[in-house]
Amino acid sequence: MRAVHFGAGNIGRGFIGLVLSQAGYEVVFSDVNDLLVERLQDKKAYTVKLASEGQETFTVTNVTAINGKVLADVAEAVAQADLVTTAVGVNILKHIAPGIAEGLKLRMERGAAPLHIIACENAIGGSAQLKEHVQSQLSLEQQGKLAAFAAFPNAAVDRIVPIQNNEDPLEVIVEPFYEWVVDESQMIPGFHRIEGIHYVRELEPYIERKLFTVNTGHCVAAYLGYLQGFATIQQAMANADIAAEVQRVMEETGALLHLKYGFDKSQHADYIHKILNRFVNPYLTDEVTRVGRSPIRKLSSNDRLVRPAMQSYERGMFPAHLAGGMAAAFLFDVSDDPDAVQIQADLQAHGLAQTITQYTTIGADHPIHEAVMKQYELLKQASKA
Ligand SMILES: NC(=O)c1ccc[n+]([C@@H]2O[C@H](COP(=O)([O-])OP(=O)(O)OC[C@H]3O[C@@H](n4cnc5c(N)ncnc54)[C@H](O)[C@@H]3O)[C@@H](O)[C@H]2O)c1
Ligand SMILES: O=P(O)(O)OC[C@@H](O)[C@@H](O)[C@H](O)[C@H](O)CO
Repeated sequence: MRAVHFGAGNIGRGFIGLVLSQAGYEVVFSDVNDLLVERLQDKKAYTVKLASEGQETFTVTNVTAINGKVLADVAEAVAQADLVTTAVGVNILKHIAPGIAEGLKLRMERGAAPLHIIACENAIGGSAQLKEHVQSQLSLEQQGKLAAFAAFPNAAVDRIVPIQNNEDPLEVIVEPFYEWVVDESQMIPGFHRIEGIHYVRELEPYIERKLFTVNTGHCVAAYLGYLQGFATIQQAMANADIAAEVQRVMEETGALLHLKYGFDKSQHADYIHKILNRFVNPYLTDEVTRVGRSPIRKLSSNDRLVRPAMQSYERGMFPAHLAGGMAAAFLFDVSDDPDAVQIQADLQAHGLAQTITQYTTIGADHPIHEAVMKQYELLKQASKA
């Protein structure tokens, strides 16, 4: 069995590659980082170390890589794959779609078996988004055949993998916790169940619970931490005010998740408690610039701040802490983050009110917009003090 995994980065090597290799797959990474590709081709193995007292270490074997810039190689790898997974970033999915589409065309010509393609990104409907990009590369006739040749089940993945600074560039240090949930209702016959994946018939509660708790809390820790001059999430969470605000924002989304899906309150409180402990793991060093990265994506209407805020408001709750998180995101002024640079340029050019609407789609007359404006000014003053 061979899996082609797009993105040999932190989550690709530290989570998906590890699980697939342990499940008996040969893992072929496709990446555009030449050094990473050459190193994987040369070593055919790498190490994953747990960020815990025992530092348990796994050697991931039976791996190799192809260069994602060579379309013909990507297409051939997809044509020969038994499974395709991705962890490249949701905004990169459109760039890997042409190679996947070419591979699927080869499979159609060759009458190959149906292929499952699972996007493991932090996004609602990541695989569905990838499917749309792939479809746009196919003729109408090929689009008509697609359902018989490929399925794109959505997924939720959870494991904190910081940016790595190890001597061995292939080694990855990861937190012990992991969760990989896949929507089995979107699968077609021929899928081999993989140990380590939790299959569910309805993914939305899982992806929203994960994105609105882990990722909402995480980005609030990052944005508030950044404003107070902390370099890492661990340092930010050691500040009692930031830790309390992170907990409050998770409780705010928790109230929504309880109303929307009926999650048990005490079980959800345990879930939050565990996540807060994961954020303070002393064996991890996770930079606020990684966790806050791509604020345009994080401020978009379907992501971890605006989506739960609007859903809470629609259900009669006022998401004051999510509004504070959005305000802090607009103050994330990191010069090597292109999204942050763009937001700061728009704030300068168009002012706060228009920029909030531009990125969040929340109209200027909406009470949440007003709350973001107020919180922005308060946070700005406090960060100058
Ligand atoms: N790191 C985490 O804690 C974590 C946890 C859960 C989910 N995720 C999600 O996983 C995805 C990847 O995150 P990451 O932290 O591993 O990022 P990363 O930057 O470490 O890895 C992304 C990899 O994709 C590669 N890439 C970029 N363009 C490509 C292309 N066209 N073809 C093939 N490869 C390409 C990059 O070179 C890089 O190696 C994101 O969607 C992220 O939200 C991350
Ligand atoms: O990857 P992003 O940019 O969507 O979010 C940053 C972090 O919150 C994220 O990578 C978490 O570490 C991860 O989602 C934990 O499962």
